[in-house]
Amino acid sequence: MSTKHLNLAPKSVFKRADGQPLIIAGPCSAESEEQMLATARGLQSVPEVTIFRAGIWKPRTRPGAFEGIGKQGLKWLKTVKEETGLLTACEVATAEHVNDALKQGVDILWVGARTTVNPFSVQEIADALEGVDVPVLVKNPVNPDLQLWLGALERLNRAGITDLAAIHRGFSSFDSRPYRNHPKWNMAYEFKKLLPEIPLICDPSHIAGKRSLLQQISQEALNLQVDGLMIETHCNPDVALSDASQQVTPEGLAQLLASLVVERVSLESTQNEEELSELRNLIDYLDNELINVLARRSAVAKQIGILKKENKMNLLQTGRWEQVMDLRLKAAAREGLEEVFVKAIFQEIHQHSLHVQAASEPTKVVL
Ligand SMILES: C=C(O[C@@H]1C=C(C(=O)O)C=C[C@H]1O)C(=O)O
Repeated sequence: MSTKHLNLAPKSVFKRADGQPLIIAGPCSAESEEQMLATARGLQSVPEVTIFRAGIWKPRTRPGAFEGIGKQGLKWLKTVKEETGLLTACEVATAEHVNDALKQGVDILWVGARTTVNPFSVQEIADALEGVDVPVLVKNPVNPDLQLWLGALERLNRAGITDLAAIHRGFSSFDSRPYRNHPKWNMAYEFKKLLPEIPLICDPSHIAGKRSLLQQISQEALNLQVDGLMIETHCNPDVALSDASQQVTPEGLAQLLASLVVERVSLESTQNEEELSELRNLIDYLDNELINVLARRSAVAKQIGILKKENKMNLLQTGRWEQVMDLRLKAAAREGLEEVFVKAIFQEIHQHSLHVQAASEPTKVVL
């Protein structure tokens, strides 16, 4: 998979000429003209912000929640642009949204995560954009599927959209704690590796789901050298009609941005090259130890599987498994290791144990 077949504009609105991260900010939802203008005016004192975002139509998980102000919000976006000079952006999910947004002069459109999953919807948007010159951002699909993400970018590109970027907003999962949407940083990493020409913007607000995690997630994204951040910002977040707990004030955004470190120099070029190389040798040694231990554990699980089979026992033993997890998490806590990290690893290990045990059963039917 590569983007060589994509026809991309040589210059992108999503890549800053000075190499600094692009900052997109604005409320989760447009609620009123006052709220939009108060937020936009606040953002005028945050010079890093160049694009103002606002949701006009909101796809909500459950019915009954605020589903967006609709078309009239587009007029407010126009006023924001006239008053502040900021570029404006909103989400589109249907051909009608595209036509309405373009009619009101919205500068940038984005395709949401729930739309990216559906090729019919993406195609409808692409068809509505045929012959239009507008930059478009594509959020990752809710499920971690790079092909689906790329497919949406391809559909838009075939319709003639050449200024494209992607937004990493995390992935839905049954247990994504402490996040709202699990970042699965390896997906962002793979995206950058496979599609290096497409700017990647991180959306820490939807990954975090709460203000307290925004700084850490933004920094982790910058460490991955993303091209920008999209951060939900509201003049009065606590009374926001959607996503109240994850939005920050313009002042909060300024503080957050000031706290972030943008590193663009490769470590190899520093004076500590020798020290770095020694430490990497140590990592190589420890990783080999880990592999050895995993292989030995796997062999023991297989032996247990054979015993179970001889005794007609279930492979999954929930009592034992809960005890294993509990003991490992306690041990990890004593070592100062993060619970989410260790839990995820042991969940994988457990799945693998069950897989190895199932594979050790000689009763397989060959089809
Ligand atoms: C290895 C076993 O089988 C399964 C795998 C476990 C593990 O990998 O620790 C624990 C419980 C079982 O669900 C076992 O029963 O002990």
